[in-house]
Amino acid sequence: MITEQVWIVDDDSSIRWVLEKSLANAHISCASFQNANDLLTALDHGQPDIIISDIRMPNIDGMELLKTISEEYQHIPVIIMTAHSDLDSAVNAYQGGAFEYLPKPFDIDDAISLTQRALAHAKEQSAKKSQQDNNSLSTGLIGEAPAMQEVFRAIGRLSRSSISVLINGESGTGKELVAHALHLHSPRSNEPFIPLNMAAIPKDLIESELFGHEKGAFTGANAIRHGRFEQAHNGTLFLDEIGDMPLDIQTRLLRVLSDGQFYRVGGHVPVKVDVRIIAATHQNLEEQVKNGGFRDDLFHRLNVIRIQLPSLRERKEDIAQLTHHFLKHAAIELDVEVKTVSKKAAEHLQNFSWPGNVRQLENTCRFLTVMASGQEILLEDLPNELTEKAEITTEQQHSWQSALRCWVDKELAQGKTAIIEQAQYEFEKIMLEQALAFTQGRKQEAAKKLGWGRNTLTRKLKDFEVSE
Ligand SMILES: Nc1ncnc2c1ncn2[C@@H]1O[C@H](COP(=O)(O)OP(=O)(O)OP(=O)(O)O)[C@@H](O)[C@H]1O
Repeated sequence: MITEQVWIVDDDSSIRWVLEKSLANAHISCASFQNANDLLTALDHGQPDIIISDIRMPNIDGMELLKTISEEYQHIPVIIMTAHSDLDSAVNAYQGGAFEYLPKPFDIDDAISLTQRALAHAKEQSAKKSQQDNNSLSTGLIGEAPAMQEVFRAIGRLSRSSISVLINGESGTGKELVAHALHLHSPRSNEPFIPLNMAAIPKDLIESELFGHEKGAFTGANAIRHGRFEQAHNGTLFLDEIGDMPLDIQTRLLRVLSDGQFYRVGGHVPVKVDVRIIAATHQNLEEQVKNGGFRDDLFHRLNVIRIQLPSLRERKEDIAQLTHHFLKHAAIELDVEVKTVSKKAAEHLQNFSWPGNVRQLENTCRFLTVMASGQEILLEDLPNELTEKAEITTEQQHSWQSALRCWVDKELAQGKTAIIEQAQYEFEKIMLEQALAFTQGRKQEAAKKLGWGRNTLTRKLKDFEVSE
């Protein structure tokens, strides 16, 4: 029985020799094999904490070995060694479940530190195993679509880190669910996950909500209050709708992130915290930075890793599964039998544009569980907002009015305000550009075609910065 912590497999004896020596120097016990077959046989009698494997080997190669390990010994992390020319294989290695890859030729120190990290990870994993069995994939995230698979991969890749993540996506796409999944699959999974929605709190309360307050800090502060930062200590603070955070709070947040401490409102003693920040927004933060609504330095601090969630209409292939999932949930919630969906109704759900994304589908399923009269959901059972929209799509598919309708729905679903202003700007700009193009730049003629006076046209040209 082989009891060494690290098993190395490589057909190149010099690589085995270098690794053996360096690991021994770092007081890490290891055993090496010249082919994957020998390693697999040894696995019948004992198990290492981690495996380091080459990719190109005769007979069973590294990828095949990785596949077997990830199927039968998922708990053993594998480090795959690859040459740069094999980058594709390396990317596949991640998808196949490898722990990390080590580009060849490697630096000894890098190899050792990677091995140490993998060993620490393996130890942590086994300590958490029983707890993880309960919540490992109980994140409830459904998604077969490639864009969702990408999200799951990101969650997997980030599972060892406490790095800041910025999640982008329309309202109802599952940003909070993904943030929670990131937390559950992180070294902080046993610590608190505290969500806070910036858009849902009145602006003047945000500060004390986040940082708490001392007794007597302001009228009505009758007792000391621990803010969300303190509650999230050692865990994760999920800041939803971060784009709505007032500028002065952004400044405070930035300071906590760099100092690791803050003062409660009205307090003089610093409170130390270790909090991972996951932020989310449906807005374009880069735009906000440009127009001064969001601090550039805070943006860069939060935007270390970006996860983009697809809208539901961009992952139509998931609609059927999600529908079934939500119908089942609603049935349990309401203690009734699960409804099925007729072919026509299913087609309709599939083709709908879902401006409110997964949340809207979830609500629709709840509605249908209560309102549909039969066991099977028919087209007629679907709520009006779904069918009216569909009529527009089929009847006026190519009209600009229907495109405008969709745009309005989308903006409203994303919680935007004052949208007429933006629409009007775009509308007039497009009219002007097209008229100028039609008259080959003759302004007076364009003004006439549009029904504007010459002065109006000149003013608009300036407003829109249209090149003449
Ligand atoms: N992939 C998914 N699988 C299963 N349920 C999902 C999925 N995505 C979202 N949901 C469900 O849809 C609802 C909305 O998700 P969530 O609150 O995470 O969205 P959000 O993007 O944070 O929305 P908002 O920006 O409006 O806060 C939740 O009930 C969530 O459980």
